[in-house]
Amino acid sequence: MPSTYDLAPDADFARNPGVPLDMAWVNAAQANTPAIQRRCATLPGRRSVKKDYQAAWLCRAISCIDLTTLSGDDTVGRVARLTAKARQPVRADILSALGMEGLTVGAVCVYHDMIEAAVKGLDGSGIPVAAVSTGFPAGLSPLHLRIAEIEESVKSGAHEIDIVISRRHVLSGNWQALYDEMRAFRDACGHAHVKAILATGELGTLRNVAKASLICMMAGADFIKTSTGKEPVNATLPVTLVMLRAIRDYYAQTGHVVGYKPAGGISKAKDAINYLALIKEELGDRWLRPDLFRFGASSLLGDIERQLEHHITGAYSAAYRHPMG
Ligand SMILES: O=C[C@H](O)COP(=O)(O)O
Repeated sequence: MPSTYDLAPDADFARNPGVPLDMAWVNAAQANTPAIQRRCATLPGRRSVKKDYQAAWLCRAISCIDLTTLSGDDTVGRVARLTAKARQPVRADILSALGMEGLTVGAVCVYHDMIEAAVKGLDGSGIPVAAVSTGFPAGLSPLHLRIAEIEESVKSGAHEIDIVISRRHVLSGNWQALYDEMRAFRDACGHAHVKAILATGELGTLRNVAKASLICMMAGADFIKTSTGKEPVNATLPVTLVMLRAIRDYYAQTGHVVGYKPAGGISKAKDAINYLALIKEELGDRWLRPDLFRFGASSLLGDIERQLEHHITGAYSAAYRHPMG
C-alpha cells in the first residue's frame, strides 16, 4: 500500500480523477471522538517552534494562504488592495532580512463578481484566483444554477473553484446523491481545480465528516475543505485530524493525492503552526506545500506579519497597522 510519507517533498502527482462510489468503504469509516479530542488537545504543548524555525514555518504558512474576502460589501477597490497584498504579503525590508524576497500567498479567494478584479490585480504574478461557488455558503439554489455558476466562474478566469456540498445529503444519509453532485461539480470545473467545502460544523458527527470526505474524494475533489467561514463552528483541529486521515486512507487505497484546506476562524500565527504540525505528523512533508495545502483565511496574514516583524526588529507593531489580510 502506498504511504503519503513516502512521497518526496517535490514529487509530482496527477490530478485526482476519482473512483467509483464504494459504499462498503464509506460505511467502514470510523471516528473515535474522545481519542481524536485527546490527541488534538496535546498537540500545542508537544509542538512548539521558536526563533528562526518559527519564522520559517510562518513564511511557509503565508505561501499556503488563500487570502480571502467574502463580504457582501466587497468592492473592486478592496479586491485590488487584497491582490497587492497577495503579491507582497509582508514589508519588503522584513522579507529581505528573512531572505524570503518574492514570497507570495497561495491564492486569492473571492465571490464570482470579484473574479475579474482579482484576475486583473494578479496578472503576471502566477498567483491563482479561487472563486467560491454553487450558491455559497448554503448551497441551496437549484442544481442547474449551481453548475452554471461554476461554468461562469471558470469562464471569467477562476483557476480554482470552492464548491459547497449539500449538507442535507449527509444528514439524511443520501450518499449516492452526494457523490453524483460532487461528480457533476467536478465535471463543470473542467481544467479548474475543485475544492469541496464540507461545512463540517453542520454535519453532526465526526463520522459523517469522515464519510463525506471519502465520498468527495471518490467523486474527484482536488481538495477537501472544512468550512465556508460562515458556519457557527468552522475549522478545528479534531475535524482536521479526521479529514487528514481520510486523505491518507484514500491515498493508500487508490494512489491519488488530494489536498486539504482548513478555513474559517484561523487568525493567529500560533494556530497556523498547530495546523502545519498536524499535517506534517499525519501526511508528511509533501502536504506542506501550496499545491496540497491552503489556509482559507481573511485575517491570519496580519498576525503572521506582526510575528515576523517582531522576529526581525524585536518590537510588535499594533494590529491596526495590518488592516488587510
Ligand atoms: O474560506 C475562507 C473563509 O471564509 C475565511 O474565513 P475567516 O474570515 O474566518 O478567516
